[in-house]
Amino acid sequence: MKVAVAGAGAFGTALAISISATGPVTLWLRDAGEAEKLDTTRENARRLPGARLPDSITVSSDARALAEADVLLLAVPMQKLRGFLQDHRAQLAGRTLVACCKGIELETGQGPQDVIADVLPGSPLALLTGPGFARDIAIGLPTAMTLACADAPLGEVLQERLSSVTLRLYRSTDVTGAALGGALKNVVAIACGAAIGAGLGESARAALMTRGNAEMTRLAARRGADPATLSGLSGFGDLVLTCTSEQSRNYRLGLSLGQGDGFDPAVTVEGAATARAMDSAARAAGDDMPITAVVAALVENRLDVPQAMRHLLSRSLKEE
Ligand SMILES: NC(=O)c1ccc[n+]([C@@H]2O[C@H](COP(=O)([O-])OP(=O)(O)OC[C@H]3O[C@@H](n4cnc5c(N)ncnc54)[C@H](O)[C@@H]3O)[C@@H](O)[C@H]2O)c1
Ligand SMILES: O=P(O)(O)OC[C@H](O)CO
Repeated sequence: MKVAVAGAGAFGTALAISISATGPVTLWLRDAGEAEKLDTTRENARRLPGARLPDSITVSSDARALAEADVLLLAVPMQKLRGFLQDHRAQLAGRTLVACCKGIELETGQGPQDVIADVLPGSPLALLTGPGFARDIAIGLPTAMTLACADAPLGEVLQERLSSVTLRLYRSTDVTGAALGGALKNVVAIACGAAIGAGLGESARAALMTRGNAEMTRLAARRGADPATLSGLSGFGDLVLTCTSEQSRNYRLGLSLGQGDGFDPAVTVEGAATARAMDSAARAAGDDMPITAVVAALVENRLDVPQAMRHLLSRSLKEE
């Protein structure tokens, strides 16, 4: 089975390194100059400095490399996924597509699995999600993530090929639940970072994580997911990691909001657009998503952190 990773950011590079331990893999990036540099130096100095690319990784910017793969891992940011699929529709047709991005498309409110189905209907697809920082995966620290695929036999094949001795993949057929867990944990991480950054304390963070988890589970169940998925790696697991580590870009954006500092707009922070997309969708559907609503307001500068927290605390008292 020929495997390629599309997108040589932090995660795509880390996945290629991990998968190359058990077989050859192609790492595809769109920029020919960057590809040549990566191939020569064998290091992604910009996105993943210090991690060496093993010889079993072929670096390419040739679109034919996409067409030659049986399985393609899509490691581009969520808001870029549709454009990537549209640009390479011909090469991607018939491939098994594994979305590795976490988020909701701002324009449509769709998750990665829906965007793939929209652009390339009928493509076999899966989702790779769950708690795992690119650097940890690249340097071979023990990591467990979720491979979600509605087609159970295909899920088993992908689980087997993409796992390694240090990256342990668990299988699920609940693609909706896995996608929503991965998308929404980033929103809660922004809220947690904001609380810590503003000096509101660890108790506030614990409250946000727990009520965030309730919000994620409620929404996912309403969309047909199994609530148990949200208690697994792709939900609770990733929520814990992202809400407690300064390695997380979503958490760091929250910290800077709480501290009143600026944040580099070039950094990939999926939770910002996802909060806005989910807030609109929740309002339209009449879903109650208070944490998502305040994060959307924070990233749009409609509220500051003290106002956001006052808003959450002044809601009517309820049963847990
Ligand atoms: N970094 C992590 O630890 C990590 C872990 C798990 C999941 N993810 C998810 O992986 C996705 C990508 O994150 P990342 O950390 O690799 O981001 P990144 O910012 O490091 O890299 C994104 C890469 O995508 C490329 N790209 C953007 N648009 C493209 C296009 N149209 N065609 C081809 N390439 C394009 C960029 O050039 C860049 O190299 C996100 O959804 C993120 O949530 C990241
Ligand atoms: O850096 P973040 O916030 O995008 O988080 C990376 C991964 O999603 C953690 O599982």
